[in-house]
Amino acid sequence: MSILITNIKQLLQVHDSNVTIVKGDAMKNLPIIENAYVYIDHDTIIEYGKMEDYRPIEADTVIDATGKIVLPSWCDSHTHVVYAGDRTSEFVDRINGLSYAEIANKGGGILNSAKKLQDTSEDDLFEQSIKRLNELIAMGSGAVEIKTGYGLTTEAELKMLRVIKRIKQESLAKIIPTLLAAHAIPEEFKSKKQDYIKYITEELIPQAAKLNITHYVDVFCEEGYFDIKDTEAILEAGKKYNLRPKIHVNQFNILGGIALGVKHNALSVDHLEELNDDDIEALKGSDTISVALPGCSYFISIPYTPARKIIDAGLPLAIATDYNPGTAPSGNMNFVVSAACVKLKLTPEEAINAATINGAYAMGISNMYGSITRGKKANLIITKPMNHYSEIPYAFAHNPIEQVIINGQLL
Ligand SMILES: N=CN[C@@H](CCC(=O)O)C(=O)O
Ligand SMILES: [Zn+2]
Repeated sequence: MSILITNIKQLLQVHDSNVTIVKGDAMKNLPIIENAYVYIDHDTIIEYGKMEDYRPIEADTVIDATGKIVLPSWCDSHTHVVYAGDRTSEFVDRINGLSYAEIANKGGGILNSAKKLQDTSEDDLFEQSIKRLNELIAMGSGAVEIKTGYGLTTEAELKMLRVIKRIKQESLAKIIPTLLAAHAIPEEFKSKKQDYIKYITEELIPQAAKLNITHYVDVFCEEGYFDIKDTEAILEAGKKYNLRPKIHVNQFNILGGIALGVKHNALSVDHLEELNDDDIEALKGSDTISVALPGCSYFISIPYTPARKIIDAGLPLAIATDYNPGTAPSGNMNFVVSAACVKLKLTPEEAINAATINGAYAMGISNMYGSITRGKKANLIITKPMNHYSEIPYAFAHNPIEQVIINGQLL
């Protein structure tokens, strides 16, 4: 099955050589070809160029993209798409004045989602989750990280991993599973947290690793959840099974989790709504990428990640949805790209870099995803007609997408 797209108004994120990350000032540069074509065969990008250089190519499907933009699919590197039910009542509680911490303290929050997930059958969980994922794909996401973390027991975490594995097998999208081994402390362990850490490190992680589904381990390093010492113990347990950290840090408080993540060669440190100069220094010279989640800041009214500080320090940044029932019940990367411009003060070029090539880097897949490069996977967005790609973030909450191609298939 081959697809030829011709007369593309602007073909974005075109790299002849295989770039895998863009950092600092380089994020301002979004390479484009005006009036372009792209040819894909099966699941691979084969050729592209200017229409003036185009020589007829036989293809099974030809799409005339006159007036439209084509770009790599969004790479959403931080989601919790697998969950049960919803938390609408907490949303209403928050409108009525309760904070995230107050809701969690009265049994809401992650514990609420864990209870729901434990009471949901594996098949039901799969059905609820794949439906959400398909909505994300229709909104332009072609590679999606999915975390566990709403299990809190080994049994429920393994159930989540099996559901993610099934999604990975059935979906055309690229799925990157992450074991969120330490997300919250269950009620029965409240006064004996060390016993729970022991349970995570000696039982949950070894059993989860045995399934061989994930290469990443995550911890919610935060006051009232897992402190630096706990986080380090969990990262070290993960390391024994070759699980690389991708961690939740600095969402509400600065505990030193960023330096800890860098010390353990984390692939990404995510959230960073709170950030100080020491955190920035710790990130310099590392292979760790920062991931901002503006949908979470929007939804629970917390500060936005100071993304300018990160990029202006020469560092790379990715943006992701954090799609979850508590702090970001939306998996719409188009909104995230817009919020990155409006609230994080990224230029459209920086935001598109953050949502494509850098998002792919934050999942460890940027050698095959996140740019229009010969040999990379054919995951593409074709927009509705527009004058310039800046209309994607400009027309916020509109759907800019007309068609998506995932793994070489037109959906
Ligand atoms: N902060 C930790 N985890 C999720 C929210 C979890 C929840 O409230 O269900 C997040 O990334 O925001
Ligand atoms: Zn999260």
